[in-house]
Amino acid sequence: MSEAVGGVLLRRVRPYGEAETDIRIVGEEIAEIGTDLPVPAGAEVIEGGGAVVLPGFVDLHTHLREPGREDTETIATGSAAAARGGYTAVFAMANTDPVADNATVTDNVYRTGREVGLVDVHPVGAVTVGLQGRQLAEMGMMAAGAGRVRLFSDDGNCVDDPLVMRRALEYATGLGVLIAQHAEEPRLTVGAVAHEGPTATRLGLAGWPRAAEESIVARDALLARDAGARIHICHASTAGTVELIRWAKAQGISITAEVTPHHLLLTDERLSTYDGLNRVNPPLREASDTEALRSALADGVLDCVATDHAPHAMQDKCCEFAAARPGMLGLETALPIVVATLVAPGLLDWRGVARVMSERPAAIVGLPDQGRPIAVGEPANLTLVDPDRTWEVVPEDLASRSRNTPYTGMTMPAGITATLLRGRVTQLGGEVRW
Ligand SMILES: NC(=O)N[C@@H](CC(=O)O)C(=O)O
Ligand SMILES: [Zn+2]
Repeated sequence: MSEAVGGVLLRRVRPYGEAETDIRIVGEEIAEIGTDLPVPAGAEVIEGGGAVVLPGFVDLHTHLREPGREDTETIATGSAAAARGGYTAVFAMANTDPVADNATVTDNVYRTGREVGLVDVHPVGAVTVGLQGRQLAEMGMMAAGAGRVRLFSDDGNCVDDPLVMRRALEYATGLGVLIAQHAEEPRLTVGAVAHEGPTATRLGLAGWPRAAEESIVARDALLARDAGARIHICHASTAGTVELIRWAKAQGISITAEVTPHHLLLTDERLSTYDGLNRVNPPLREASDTEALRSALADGVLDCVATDHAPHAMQDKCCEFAAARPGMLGLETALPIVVATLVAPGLLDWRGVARVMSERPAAIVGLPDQGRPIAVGEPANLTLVDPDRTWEVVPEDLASRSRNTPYTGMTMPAGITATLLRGRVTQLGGEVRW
């Protein structure tokens, strides 16, 4: 976990895609920014070649599967995938086995993440015991533990009982922590595997209506308003959710929302092959939804990108579509998809990418040392992006222990060339430095 003696010199990089400069890092901090800096004795020099440098990315929604399904991902392999994707902090969801509904589990996730040291792993605590939606978990104990849990979610499940959700919001407000809701009214999604629409009808797949998500988003906005609480919406997937969040924000309700790379890029038309790799919750929607999600991210109605990185064993994905487990990998392909869907069409510039990938997610959960400006004296949590490096997604090349990417064979329009966590190079050219 030690940084190179003499620090690191990033040569010819472009902060936020702007003018080329050098960045000198000493210890954990940015020590100097300027052109043609001399190479300090013993420093590692990284030739940027004009690469864009951004604050390290922060993912509010990662499934690391440890404890319980270490055959599909571990905190170590997931951290490596995160480093390769340009991330310096990830929030590890609570739907593990055992569930992270107590401080023993959340503290362990935190400690293991520290030992691995590639990315800051923040445990997410469950809102309810066993993700069952009935009894509130000991959120206070988890918040006060070594893992200092600041984000709580039953993700995978929705906290669907409105009274439980109301109590959870009140409790969270008292603790100064945030609840992230997987918005799904379960009585509208019984047996559902695909977006409810013409494609599902044609393919004979049971449909998941937009209203299953939107009704919970609307309800939770009102519950948060009445409790004076903050609420975060996981993986927003519909144009209607965008309109509800726009309305709630206009009312002064403290609501924030994330969108996944796959909901920005993919639509349910991909389901025609019945390939289980395309099954995900919430389901891939229609082009009118992806368009609304893209512009909402650009105009700030949606706050940030979160991967919902969801590793699964191939035997659980390569079966009949309806039997495939929902979820897809996301950490190593997130930035290129943001480039393809937002930067290339001119909806976001690199400052905007820094906002949705780093600054906003860090602010939402109140991380003091992430999402910071690239400036002297700031922690050196940095990501180098080569905007001209195209690469093809080959599942076997990914650092994740799982292979369930829907992007196999696709050409990605940008590459992450290096990641630094508090001055330590965690990956260079895709090579992870354990
Ligand atoms: N998104 C998914 O389809 N699956 C997630 C759970 C979740 O994020 O809802 C998983 O844990 O596999
Ligand atoms: Zn979810």
